[in-house]
Amino acid sequence: MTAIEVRGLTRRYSGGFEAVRGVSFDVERGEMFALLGTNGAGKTSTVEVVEGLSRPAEGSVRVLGHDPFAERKVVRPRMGVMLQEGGFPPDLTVSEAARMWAGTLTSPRPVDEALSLVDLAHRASVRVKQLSGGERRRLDLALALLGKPEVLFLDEPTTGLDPESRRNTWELIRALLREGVTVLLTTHYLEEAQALADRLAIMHRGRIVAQGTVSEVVDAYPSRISFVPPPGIALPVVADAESSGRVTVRTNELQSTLHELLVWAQHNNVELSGLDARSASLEEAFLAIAEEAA
Ligand SMILES: Nc1ncnc2c1ncn2[C@@H]1O[C@H](COP(=O)(O)OP(=O)(O)OP(=O)(O)O)[C@@H](O)[C@H]1O
Repeated sequence: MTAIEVRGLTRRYSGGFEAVRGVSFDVERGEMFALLGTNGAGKTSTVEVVEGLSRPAEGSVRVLGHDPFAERKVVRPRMGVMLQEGGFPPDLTVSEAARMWAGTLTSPRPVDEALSLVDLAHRASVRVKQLSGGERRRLDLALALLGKPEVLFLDEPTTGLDPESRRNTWELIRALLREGVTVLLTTHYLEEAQALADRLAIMHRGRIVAQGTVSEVVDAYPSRISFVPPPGIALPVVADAESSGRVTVRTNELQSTLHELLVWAQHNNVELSGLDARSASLEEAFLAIAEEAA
């Protein structure tokens, strides 16, 4: 079932500037969809309309079958929104801030449970202003989860988190997805989108310029095989050489090119030192797409 349906969405700011121009995508229930793009591409402008904070100039948005702007009262209790800056009174303790937020919700989960989910239970009596940047980010996530949302909006959820906290947050998000929560993620961490997202869209100047699963987006870009061959040997494939002696072969047929190389190396008794073969990363595809679009 479709949880979020966006059709031909256009958003204009005063003065007529079109920040979002005819954007369409669907997010199925229990799926994570990542919205990626360079600064100013229109991600936040899009997400705000999906959250029901603003009405589209053109096009339509449905969340759980409802218009999130016109039927905000119905949809809002079923959403969880993690903002870029939570902005809680800094003198409240963590548990006071969470209790205050829970007080605005219809059927919140217990505050202790929400704090445990993000590994902040041991910081419950600490003032918000005394939290580290990463802990504050986790508090923002706990607050977004307090209302047991069916649709969760995550805006840069792991900024400032150390590697272990980032992994723990990823695990938590994966567990939420398994429970059927739908997630709309905006992030500049392409590795995060690659690790978590079922599908993604890349925006540029208000339009979607690439959309699909991670592999659908990445497969259009060449894979790379690199190694250090013995000096002076003629290779059976075209390769770019670096001054270090390492060469890189770019190919759209990774498996067959690698096979050809390995068979050649075996027959000629050549060692391909430091051999590395990989598909394009989402980051490489993103950079190429942004460059093409520009
Ligand atoms: N309130 C506003 N009034 C006028 N223009 C705005 C307003 N908010 C955003 N914009 C413009 O709309 C465009 C899209 O901005 P938006 O914040 O949606 O981009 P983004 O993809 O979220 O960027 P970032 O990655 O930097 O967060 C930008 O050119 C921005 O300057």
